[in-house]
Amino acid sequence: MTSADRWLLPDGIEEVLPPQARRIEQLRRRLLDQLDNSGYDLVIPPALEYLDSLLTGVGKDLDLRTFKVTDQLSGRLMGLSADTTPQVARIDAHSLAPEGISRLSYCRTVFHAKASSLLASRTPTQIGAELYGEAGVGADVEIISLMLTLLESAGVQQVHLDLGHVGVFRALAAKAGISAEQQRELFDLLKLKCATDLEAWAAREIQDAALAEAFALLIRLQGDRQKLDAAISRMAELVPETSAELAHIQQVAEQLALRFPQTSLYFDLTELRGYNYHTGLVFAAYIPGYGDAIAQGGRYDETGAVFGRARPATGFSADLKVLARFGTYQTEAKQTVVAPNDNDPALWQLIAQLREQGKRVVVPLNDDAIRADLYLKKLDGQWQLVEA
Ligand SMILES: N[C@@H](Cc1c[nH]c[nH+]1)C(=O)O
Repeated sequence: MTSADRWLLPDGIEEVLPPQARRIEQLRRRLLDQLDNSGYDLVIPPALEYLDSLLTGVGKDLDLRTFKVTDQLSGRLMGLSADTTPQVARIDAHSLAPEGISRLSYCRTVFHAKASSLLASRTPTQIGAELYGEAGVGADVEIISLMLTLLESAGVQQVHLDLGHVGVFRALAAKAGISAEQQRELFDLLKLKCATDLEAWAAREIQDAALAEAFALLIRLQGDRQKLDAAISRMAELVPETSAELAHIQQVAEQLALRFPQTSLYFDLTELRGYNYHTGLVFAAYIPGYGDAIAQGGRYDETGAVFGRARPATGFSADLKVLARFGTYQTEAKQTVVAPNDNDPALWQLIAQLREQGKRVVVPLNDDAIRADLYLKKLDGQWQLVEA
């Protein structure tokens, strides 16, 4: 290793320097306050756990994304948390196990053995909220509203919200009785969003004409929600098992449109989210100039079951560092007070007081080139603040 190599950081792992680190920290405080003010209690799940507990019921994607290490104490395999949501589901189901509804929030670093995209960090600072115990439209509207409010608070503009529903895909798959292998193929085709390939797949793999049409129609169910009424009615007609899901997504969209008239709302029934734990309504917020979702989430009603308590669940997450990069929120400006290097206790008391009040007070050392906005000076026997 040359001395230059010693400074090399692994791909997708970055250090955050001033002033960006301060910006991120200020945003973290602001958003956590918002979550607290909205009734969400902060939890801090462990960064490292036994792999079995970490990956129970979460599917392959998260397994591939998890860094694994051996615990020298027990010899067991442990994993670094790659997503806080399943851990919070366990906290709700097992550690807290409350009656009725619970609202929980979090903000901490997660670790990705494999980045979620070319753009993404492998150590995102995941901030989010999860709501348990309510299956109705109201819970989805609350969580998405909270997500949009947080984006607004971070100064993220021109947000475009995509709404999807994993239940529609699941209803079609169940009715057609397709194999896990076929589901995977279909998942990949839907991700590519190529209509002709999907139609060819449906014609080849699905015997029933109505179901084949329904599969092919999935890809047309993306775009401006007002223009999709006809396609949605057709889907419900072809496969009546999807009508409750389609009505759910429409009701959520109607309420959000009233609350957030400035946010563009789209439907995208091909959006099935990366992690396999989602079971119902899913959503993602996008902005111009960033190819990934800036915040995303959805319903995952079955995750708690593996911890002994199935609960309706919905939530969202975002990477705080990405929000800080794209948000135009203002950070609080601070004046720097320069104090002399003097051991007078009255001076030290005043310095402590000023710092307590939130002022930045620096006592320069020999070669310091600190730029002062104010000085602490002794005038008429009293320490006083004077303009630089
Ligand atoms: N944790 C999920 C989003 C989510 C939160 N709650 C439910 N889904 C993600 O990072 O994609």
